Amino acid sequence: MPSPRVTRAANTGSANPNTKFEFMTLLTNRINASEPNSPRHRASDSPVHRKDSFSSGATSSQQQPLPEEDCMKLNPSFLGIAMSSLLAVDLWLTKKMGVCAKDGSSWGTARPMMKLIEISGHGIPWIAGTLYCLYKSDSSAGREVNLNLLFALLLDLILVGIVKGIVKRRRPTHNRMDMFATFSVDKYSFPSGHATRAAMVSRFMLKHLVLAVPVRILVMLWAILVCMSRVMLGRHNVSDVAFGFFMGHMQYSLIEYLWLSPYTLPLLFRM
Ligand SMILES: CC(C)=CCC/C(C)=C/CC/C(C)=C/CC/C(C)=C/COP(=O)(O)O
Repeated sequence: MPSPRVTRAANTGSANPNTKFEFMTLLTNRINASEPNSPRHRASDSPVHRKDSFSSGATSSQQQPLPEEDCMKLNPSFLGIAMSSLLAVDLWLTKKMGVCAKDGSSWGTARPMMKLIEISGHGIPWIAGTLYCLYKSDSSAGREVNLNLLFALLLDLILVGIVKGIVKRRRPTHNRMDMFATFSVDKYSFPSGHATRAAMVSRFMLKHLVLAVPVRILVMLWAILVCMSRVMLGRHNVSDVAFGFFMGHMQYSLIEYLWLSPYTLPLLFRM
């Protein structure tokens, strides 16, 4: 490799012509000797490249572009850099926000409260509650809404389980695995099942239940709290929760699309 001083001199054109010639000779020898069949070698053989590199003599070194392959090797792709940066921010934020991850953490005293919020977004109370409401509902509209909510909750369990099983992202290292009633895939963290459920159920309730404005606000606050508690308890990375929230919204749209109507329900029960 030429020294940086020689390279700079060659680029600025301020060194004597011999120095520039030596730099180009070194570069050319290295290309020719190392990878005779490489694209770089072939590029240097092409008439266009030869014209740029050599025929214009020592003065052409100022305009000489770097071979494209060198740029590719030295600089990772823009997408690669963007993804690594996002991941770094994600991990940094996750660590910073995990203030209830342990009893001795800065907000450790709020941990029992966060665990209550965690249970409020768990699958078991939601499925049990919906089954109870379905059993108790005495109108066809009530039965329809409850049955679709049950369908949504079960679909959520299946879809989250599939994505967790595919992605297999480990939970943050500062998480204590002391969660109530988990499946085997729940050792994985992407996406957050609580976040998908909170987003989906809150949208469902806002759309299908007649609620007073303060209750609607409470429902939204609950969904946000459930999502935040996942990161604060150290259960999830920020990106797991953000994607989970998005996925929950998509799941709700899917449920709206697949909505089980009073016309399809009798068919289901007859099967
Ligand atoms: C309640 C009744 C009558 C039936 C229950 C049906 C059943 C087996 C439901 C499973 C519920 C369950 C264990 C859900 C997992 C919830 C959980 C721990 C998700 C992980 O959330 P995350 O945010 O940490 O990804």
